[in-house]
Amino acid sequence: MNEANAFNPVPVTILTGFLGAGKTTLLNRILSEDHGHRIAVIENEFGEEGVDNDLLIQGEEQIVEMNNGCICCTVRGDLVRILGELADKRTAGGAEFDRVIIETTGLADPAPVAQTFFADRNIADFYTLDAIVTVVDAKHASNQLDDHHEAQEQVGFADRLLLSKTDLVSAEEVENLENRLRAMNSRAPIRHVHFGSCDIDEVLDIRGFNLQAILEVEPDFLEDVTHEHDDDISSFVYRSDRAFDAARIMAFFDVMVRVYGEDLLRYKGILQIEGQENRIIYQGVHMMMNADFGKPWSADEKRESVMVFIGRDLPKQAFIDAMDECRVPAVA
Ligand SMILES: Nc1nc2c(ncn2[C@@H]2O[C@H](COP(=O)(O)OP(=O)(O)OP(=O)(O)O)[C@@H](O)[C@H]2O)c(=O)[nH]1
Repeated sequence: MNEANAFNPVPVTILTGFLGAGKTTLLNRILSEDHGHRIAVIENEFGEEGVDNDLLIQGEEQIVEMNNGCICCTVRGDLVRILGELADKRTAGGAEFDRVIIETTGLADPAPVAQTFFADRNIADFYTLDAIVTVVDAKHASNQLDDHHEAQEQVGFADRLLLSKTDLVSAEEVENLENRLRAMNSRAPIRHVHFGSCDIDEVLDIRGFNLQAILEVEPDFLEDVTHEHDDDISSFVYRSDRAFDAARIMAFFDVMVRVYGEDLLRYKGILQIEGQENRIIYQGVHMMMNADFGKPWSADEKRESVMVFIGRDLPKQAFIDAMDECRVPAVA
């Protein structure tokens, strides 16, 4: 393995995109492909609880989770620390990776994350920012871009735009969206990705990040940016160790998306369903939801359902009470 230093730094890709755009799907695809790259992944999630680790296929890679806040504001110090620790481990021979992917939360502004690679001397010496790659959800992007400045920042800062879920919309909608994206960011080539499938060369080693170009668009880039999230968005977690009745919980989700679909930006979790030996992964964005089989529960582990909801003014207690009602009766 080459020694990383200022002349041979480790390339870093910032993978961003609004809530539910398809970042984890793409990352899973990359991690499961035989491309010869050794990748360390840093994962950040919005909300108090992370479920992405369970959604990510674990291989040989180094995967570090950051769950206690959003990477672009409260946990930037954590990012510097984690990058430093990974660098030390690699130098000491304890970690074999030749590149890093940082998956940000769907609400992250990529600018402060990118700044880390210029602001901190030790980080700047060891790593180089290869590119900001933004996944754009073809089904939901136009509303997200209208409503959320985070979605606009993610497009504006991208060195590459990957359009997901084009299977869910018409060719005309794709074309209109591409025109809008080009008007917002003419620097970034646009590619399509279908359930994370795309050429790895479109994501890694694209040497897309150009500080000069960014400074032209955003002269204050290297200043400390103050940054705020849309404050009407919040998250909460439901958890229970009692299994759900399949029919009842699915009926609840049906009603939930019909009534709250507009305000439900993202929901995802692992469910324990009675009579089911596998975890059920249930997730969605607005009204589009899907369920899938996850890993089987092992005999010695505590079975627990954990579900994260991110949305606008969601009635937390009503959701929790309704989900409680969908559980099988407690054993006396
Ligand atoms: N139809 C369709 N669905 C997709 C595609 N890519 C991803 N999805 C689905 O979109 C949902 C969200 O995908 P994720 O990869 O978890 O999205 P994410 O950006 O990691 O989500 P957060 O980290 O929660 O912001 C999942 O149900 C995926 O199966 C695609 O190309 N087409």
